[in-house]
Amino acid sequence: MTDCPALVQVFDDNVELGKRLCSFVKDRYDEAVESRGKFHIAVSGGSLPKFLKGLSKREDIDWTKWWVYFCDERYVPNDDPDSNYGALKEVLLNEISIPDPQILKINSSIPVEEAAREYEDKMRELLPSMDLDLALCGMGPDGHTCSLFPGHPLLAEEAVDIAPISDSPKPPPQRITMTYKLLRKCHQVVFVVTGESKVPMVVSSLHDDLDKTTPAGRVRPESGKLFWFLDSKAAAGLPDRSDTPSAN
Ligand SMILES: O=C1O[C@H](COP(=O)(O)O)[C@@H](O)[C@H](O)[C@H]1O
Repeated sequence: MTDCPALVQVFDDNVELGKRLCSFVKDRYDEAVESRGKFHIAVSGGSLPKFLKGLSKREDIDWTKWWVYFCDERYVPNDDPDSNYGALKEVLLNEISIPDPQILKINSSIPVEEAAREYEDKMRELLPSMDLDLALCGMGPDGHTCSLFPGHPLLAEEAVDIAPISDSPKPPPQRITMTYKLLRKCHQVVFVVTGESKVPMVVSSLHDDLDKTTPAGRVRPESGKLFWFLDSKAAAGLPDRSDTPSAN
């Protein structure tokens, strides 16, 4: 067994998954505010932002206590259709009132290497310990998470917390991404994975052996908790997990 086994939760459909994810995020926000007065969360792009829509209706959240980062970001202007920030803005940020300086966006007007360095420097100013309360990760059908792709040299990057990539196999090719160095420091990580195209990589990702798993499966918070929220389609290749502990 690993030192950080994943707690797997399977939901009948995306509506149930979204509801549970929103209340899970709210609980982590409560805990973080209780312990350090602030909530630092990182969000992925792709299919993930839409599951957070329900948060906008909550009246029990003080948005001024939120600091938002991106697990990875495409090297495009913030109003580009490919922007992960843009996707989150459309479903959530437009509806709530997080102060703009507390949402850390990429600067795509400088070279991508500098953009990654600047993102890391600014993140360190906002969160010196670089320990996110919560990272919400997705996984592509190839097993990638953030912009950490199978077989890519970035999987071994240990010098920096945020790295540039210029040859992403999934467009757009230029991006910045959190590395394992940073992901290991998270207090909690939740993978949100849905749809039948993800079945083989869900099975591989939950393999205990780090050498045999996918880029997503290699995310193991050092002293935090790891959750996988799946819909029943994505979970179709897993054995019956009715005894899995619940995500509290
Ligand atoms: O390119 C990306 O893909 C992954 C997975 O996306 P999904 O649509 O299959 O959920 C996403 O987590 C990442 O943030 C994004 O940049």
